[in-house]
Amino acid sequence: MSDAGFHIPFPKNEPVLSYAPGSLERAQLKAELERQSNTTIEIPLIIGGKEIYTGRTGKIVMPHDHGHVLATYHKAGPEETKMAIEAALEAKKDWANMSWIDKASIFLKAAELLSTKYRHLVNAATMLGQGKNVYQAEIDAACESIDYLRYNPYFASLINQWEPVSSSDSFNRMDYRPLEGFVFAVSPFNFTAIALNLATAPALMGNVVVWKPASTAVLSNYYLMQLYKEAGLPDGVINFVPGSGPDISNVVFNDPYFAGLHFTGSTSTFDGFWKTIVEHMDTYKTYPRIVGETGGKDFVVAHPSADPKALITALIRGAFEYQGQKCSAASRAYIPQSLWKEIKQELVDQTESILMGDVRDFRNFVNAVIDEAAFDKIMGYIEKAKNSNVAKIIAGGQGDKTKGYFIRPTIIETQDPHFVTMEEEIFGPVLTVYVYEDNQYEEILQLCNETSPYGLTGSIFANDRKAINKAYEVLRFAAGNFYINDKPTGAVVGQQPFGGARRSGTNDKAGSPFNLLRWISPRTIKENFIPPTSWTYPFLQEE
Ligand SMILES: NC(=O)c1ccc[n+]([C@@H]2O[C@H](COP(=O)([O-])OP(=O)(O)OC[C@H]3O[C@@H](n4cnc5c(N)ncnc54)[C@H](O)[C@@H]3O)[C@@H](O)[C@H]2O)c1
Ligand SMILES: N[C@@H](CCC=O)C(=O)O
Repeated sequence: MSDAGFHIPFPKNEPVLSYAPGSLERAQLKAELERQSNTTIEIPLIIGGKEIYTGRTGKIVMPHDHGHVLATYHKAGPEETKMAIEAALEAKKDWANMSWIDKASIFLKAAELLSTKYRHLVNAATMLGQGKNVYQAEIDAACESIDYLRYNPYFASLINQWEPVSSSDSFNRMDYRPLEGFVFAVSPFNFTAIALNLATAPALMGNVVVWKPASTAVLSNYYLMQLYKEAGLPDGVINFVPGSGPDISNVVFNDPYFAGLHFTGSTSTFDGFWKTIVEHMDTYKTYPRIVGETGGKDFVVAHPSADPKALITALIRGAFEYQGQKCSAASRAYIPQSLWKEIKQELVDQTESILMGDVRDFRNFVNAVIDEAAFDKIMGYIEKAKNSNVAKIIAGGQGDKTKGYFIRPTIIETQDPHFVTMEEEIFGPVLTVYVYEDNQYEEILQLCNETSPYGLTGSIFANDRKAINKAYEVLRFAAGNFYINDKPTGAVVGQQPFGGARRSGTNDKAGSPFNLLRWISPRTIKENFIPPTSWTYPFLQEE
């Protein structure tokens, strides 16, 4: 049922708490960090509301102290995945027919619970399990999650209000049906909020979900399941199945009721999914919706008129916040010679002064990268720069995985605009700078546009309006989120709908009505008040 006419007011973004010394929230969060650090919990699958312990387990450790186990989680296999699909389809019988206002109310309640009772629990789990500092956890696990939970019901109300034209003899209306089947949500490790949105956005639109979280994010993601339950989400609407990706996806992609994929993660994983779905197309009852937000190689282009201090700050925050593990992270910068002379030393000095360490010490701006595979991959790129004669490391470059997966924020200066670290996604604290002649600004914009296969985020720094407009024009398809005099990270729900095209995904803009539209399959209903009783046309009659 559409329940058109009911309106949800435009929400406000959740305020970001400061955690300043002496604040209540700081004391409460510190206590929660202490509590979680001194407990090891066991995390089951949650299928149809039931906790399932398979006995096949994995461990959640602290990235900054990988000997410290925070939780043991149970893994789903093919059998449990089938159970999750069955539980979802069973739950769908009621959920799909429930008024959208009731569904919205559940998620709005979840927003309030996350803003209050669950805030420190989910923030602390994100800090300890995913290696975020307090600010990075707060803007993600608390604020962005709450914003999704408040804005999506508002966007759903906009969609549900739209009705077609009716006339005096017929009544036309829309039935905003969910997809026929279930949605498979597959989430990345790096944003608790993204994991939340991938499962809840389709659910809000009446769908049921089989959700596979990333193994390294299972701790915070499990607490989200508790949040949904307390908010009143019926059992089986979202089913939580951590485990080995292929074990789960092989069952899902072979199921006739697979109706949609809501994915965020790497381009290569998404490519593999898309190909498998195409191979199984004959199996499905309906064409599945495929929504995927993937990798990036995000740029900062500076014009000679740029503000030097603002540029340095944007490079440091854009490249090194959360250890560069954001799809939006600044990872290649094009800087004019004149400006480079002015900022280079300051950029290096500020980068070297960054404190790194345990997330529980709030002075640390950077922490550890997520796991050993990430550490090795990132250090591999740093090694390539060390061994190159067209690239030089000017800051950082050191890594140590003895206790935690620590990599110093690293800046590479290269003379080759196609050096490997200018083109490939590294997903770590590594920024590569290419310095250009001041009079080559337009050529550099072209080079930037053509250098990488991705099209996610990018920034232009300039005070000259013509230079800004030129970048706006040349880089039109280079970024789905384009920033003027700002870092390329930190999109806020309701303010900068997020996503990119090219090899960065389907650009369905998380946190917007565009995304929600992918999770409905509308039915148009015409009711004729006075049906005709003769099939002839007037012109068939004789003069
Ligand atoms: N564009 C965006 O909005 C956005 C946002 C966040 C992260 N990302 C991207 O995500 C990547 C980092 O996240 P990640 O390391 O978690 O990505 P990933 O692709 O390794 O994993 C993403 C999810 O897919 C699962 N997975 C991987 N292979 C699978 C398989 N064969 N079958 C089933 N599931 C499988 C993983 O377990 C995880 O849950 C980066 O490339 C980053 O740019 C993009
Ligand atoms: N939405 C986040 C990026 C998410 C990807 O990892 C940002 O805008 O920085």
